[in-house]
Amino acid sequence: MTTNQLAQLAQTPLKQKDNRVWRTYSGGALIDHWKLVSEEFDGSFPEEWIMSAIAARGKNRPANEGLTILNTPYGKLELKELIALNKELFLGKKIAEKYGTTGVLIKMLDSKERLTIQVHPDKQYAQTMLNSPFGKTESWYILGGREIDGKKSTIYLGFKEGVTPEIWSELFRTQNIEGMLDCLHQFEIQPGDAFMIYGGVPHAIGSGCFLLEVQEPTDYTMRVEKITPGGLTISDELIHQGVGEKNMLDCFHYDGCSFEEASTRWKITPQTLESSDHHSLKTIFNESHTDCFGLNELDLDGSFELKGNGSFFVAVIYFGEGEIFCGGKSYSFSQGDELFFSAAIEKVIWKTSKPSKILLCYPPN
Ligand SMILES: O=P(O)(O)OC[C@H]1O[C@](O)(CO)[C@@H](O)[C@@H]1O
Repeated sequence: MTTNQLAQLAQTPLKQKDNRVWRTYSGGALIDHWKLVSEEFDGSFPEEWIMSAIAARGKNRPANEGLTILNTPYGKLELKELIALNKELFLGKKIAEKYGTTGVLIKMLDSKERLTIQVHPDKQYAQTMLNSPFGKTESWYILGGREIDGKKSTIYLGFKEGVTPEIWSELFRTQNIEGMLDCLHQFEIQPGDAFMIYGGVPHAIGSGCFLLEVQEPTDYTMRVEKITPGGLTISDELIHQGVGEKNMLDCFHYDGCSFEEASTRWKITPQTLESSDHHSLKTIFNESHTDCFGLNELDLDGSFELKGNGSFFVAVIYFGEGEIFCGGKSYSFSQGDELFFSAAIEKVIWKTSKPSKILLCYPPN
């Protein structure tokens, strides 16, 4: 690609191809619904990975599963390949120098069944046990959901008071699933709720949850259930990611608390940054919660100028449609689009033809 073509590419919003990923739980119909696919289907691909520069970790799965492919004016290109063309141009100087990769992973997730009880590494554990610069602190922004078998959508998050490593490892040894669920706080959820799930904090997304997840870019999940609620047997590798069961149990932070304290620690109240009669810009996750990523929501019925901040960002169109003006050209957007905006883009003007909800995802600080 010539220098001119590269510069042009860096001024173009780049749309990714659909990117569904195999998981151990079933779901996905609400992702089809969001993507306006005519046949909505629950199966083994309940997640859409967005702007992923990492592959998923699954047993006997294709090596490149999870990697984002972008549609560009010069043909299809993996996001990883795009970045490699010029890290500073596409990621921004700060991210290019500090991480050399995007530093963030975004997902849409729709659970028909409860996910296994699990935990992800914090940065220190990731570094020492898995030799990874990233852990898997994550965040959930609830967009919707559905009742499954008459049950309301809930999530499990954080140990209750009094759960010790001894109690937890005995429940794991005996595979006492009800006992383990009983050790966790359970939250009923509604669209608009937001939660931070820091590395080390046990959790399980319940059945009937539809959410946007912004997270550190790894696929390290430590699980304490050897058989999923749907009856799938989990291989040892996916239980402990190669570190062994004892080390897997050390990934949990045993600092249980009351339900009130759990809500204070992990339930986030979105804040309005600015609003008018035709727009509102809210911050959901920001540096007061984590330095790993950020999420804003733009609700728009009209036009809005969004300034770049020297790093790339990603827009997920939850609903609506309209036009984007940037780099001297205009592009259309509509529900289901996932768009990469390079660091080189200094401003983007959004002009809607239908009221739109645009989720703006940001890389680490
Ligand atoms: O248990 P599975 O199928 O690997 O799914 C793990 C999923 O759980 C999450 O961490 C959400 O808790 C997702 O990021 C991840 O893809």
